[in-house]
Amino acid sequence: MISRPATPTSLAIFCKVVDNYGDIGICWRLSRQLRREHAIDVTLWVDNLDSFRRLCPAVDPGALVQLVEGVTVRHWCGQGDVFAPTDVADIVIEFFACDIPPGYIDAMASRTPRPVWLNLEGLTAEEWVEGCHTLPSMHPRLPLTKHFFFPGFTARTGGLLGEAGLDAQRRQFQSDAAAKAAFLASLGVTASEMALTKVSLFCYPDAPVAALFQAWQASGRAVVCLVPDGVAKQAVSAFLGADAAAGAAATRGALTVRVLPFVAQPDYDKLLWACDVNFVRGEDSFVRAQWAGKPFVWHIYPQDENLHHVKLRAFLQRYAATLDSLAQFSLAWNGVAGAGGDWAALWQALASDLPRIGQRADDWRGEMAALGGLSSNMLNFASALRSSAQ
Ligand SMILES: Cc1cn([C@H]2C[C@H](O)[C@@H](COP(=O)(O)OP(=O)(O)O[C@H]3O[C@@H](C)[C@H](O)[C@@H](O)[C@H]3O)O2)c(=O)[nH]c1=O
Repeated sequence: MISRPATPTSLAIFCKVVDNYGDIGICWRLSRQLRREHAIDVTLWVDNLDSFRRLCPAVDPGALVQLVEGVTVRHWCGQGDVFAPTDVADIVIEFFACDIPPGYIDAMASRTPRPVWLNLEGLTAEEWVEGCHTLPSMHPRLPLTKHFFFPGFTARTGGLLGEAGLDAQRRQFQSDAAAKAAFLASLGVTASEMALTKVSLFCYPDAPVAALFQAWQASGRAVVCLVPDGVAKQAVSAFLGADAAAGAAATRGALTVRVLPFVAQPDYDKLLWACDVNFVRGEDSFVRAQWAGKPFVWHIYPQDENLHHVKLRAFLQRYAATLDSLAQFSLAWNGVAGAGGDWAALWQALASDLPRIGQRADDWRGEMAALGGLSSNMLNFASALRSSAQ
C-alpha cells in the first residue's frame, strides 16, 4: 500500500464550453472557491476564454497560461497530448463528462499516488440522482476509477455550489439602501425606476417575453424589467423600437424595460439581491437566485423531446408544491403544454402571492445552506477516498 496524505492540495478542472456561460460560470466559481476557501492549488483548463472573459473581465483571451485570482487558467486548445505524472493534480474533475485528454488520463494512471477522479454532473431535482451520486466507474483499460458527483437539493447529493460568507454579504447589501441604490445607479437604473417593482430577466430566446411584456404593460402594478445585454434580444428590441443595447430604455403603459450591461459574476449576485423578482435560467443563475432568497422564475435549459420538462416538474414538486401561482407561471414560462398562456392572469396570481413566495424562498435558502455546500462536500468525499486507498 502506498501512503499519501488524505488532504488533497492540488486540483485540476477540465471545462468544455458547450454553449452559453453556465459551463465556465460553474467551473470558475468552483475553482475560485477551492482556491480562496480551501487553499487548494487549482488549475482550470477551459477551451473558450472569450465566454470566460464576459463573466470575469480580468481574463486575457490570448494567454495560454495565466493566473487569475490565484487560479492557474490554462487555455485548453489542443496544445498536444503529452503529460507527465507530475503534471497530474491530487483531484481531477471533468465537468459534464467532457472527455479529458487521453494523454492526461495515461499520466493519471502512472502517477503515484493515483489522483481522485470525479465527474461533476449537472444539477437536477430528479430522485434517481441520489442513487447515482458518488457511484464508481472503472476505467476499461487502466487502473483508474472515476466517481460521479452530483449537485442536488437533498442530503444524499453533493448540495449546491455557494461560497462561505455569501449570505452575510447578501444581508449586508440588502440592509444598506444607499449601497443598493448606488449599485443600481451604476447600471443606469434611475431613481424613479428604483421605486417600482424591479424584475431582472435572464432567459433563453424562446421564452414568451413579448407576451409577458404585454401583460406587464397593461397591469396595475408598475414594473421595471432589467435585462442584461444580449438577453431576449428580439422581444426587447421590439418593445424598445430600437436595438437592445446596454443603456437603452423605454416605458409603455405600466412597464419600463431597461437594458443593462452584462455584468461580471459578483455583480450579477447584487442584481439578484436588489430585485423583487428574478427570472433566471440554466444552472448557475438558477442556483444564485436560490441563494438570493428572493422570488424567482426558472427558465430551464431546453433538451430534446422535452426532457427538461421532467426536470422542471421535479424541481417544482420540491420547491413549489404549495405555491400554485408560481408552479403554474413556471410551467407556462417553459412552454409546458396545457399550462396556459393568459399572462395577465398568471402574473396577477404570482404578484399577489409574492409575500408567500418570498417566505418560501428564504426558508429554502436556509434548507439548501444546511446541506453543506458542494465544494466542501466534494473535498470531504475526495479525502475519504484518499484515506480508504491508503
Ligand atoms: C446575465 C448574467 C449572467 N452572468 C452569469 C451567471 C452565470 O454564472 C452565467 C449563466 O449561466 P447559467 O445561468 O447556467 O445559464 P447559461 O444558459 O448561460 O448556461 C447553460 O449552459 C448550458 C451549456 C448548460 O448545460 C446549462 O445547464 C446552463 O448552465 O452567467 C453574469 O455573470 N452576468 C450577467 O449579466
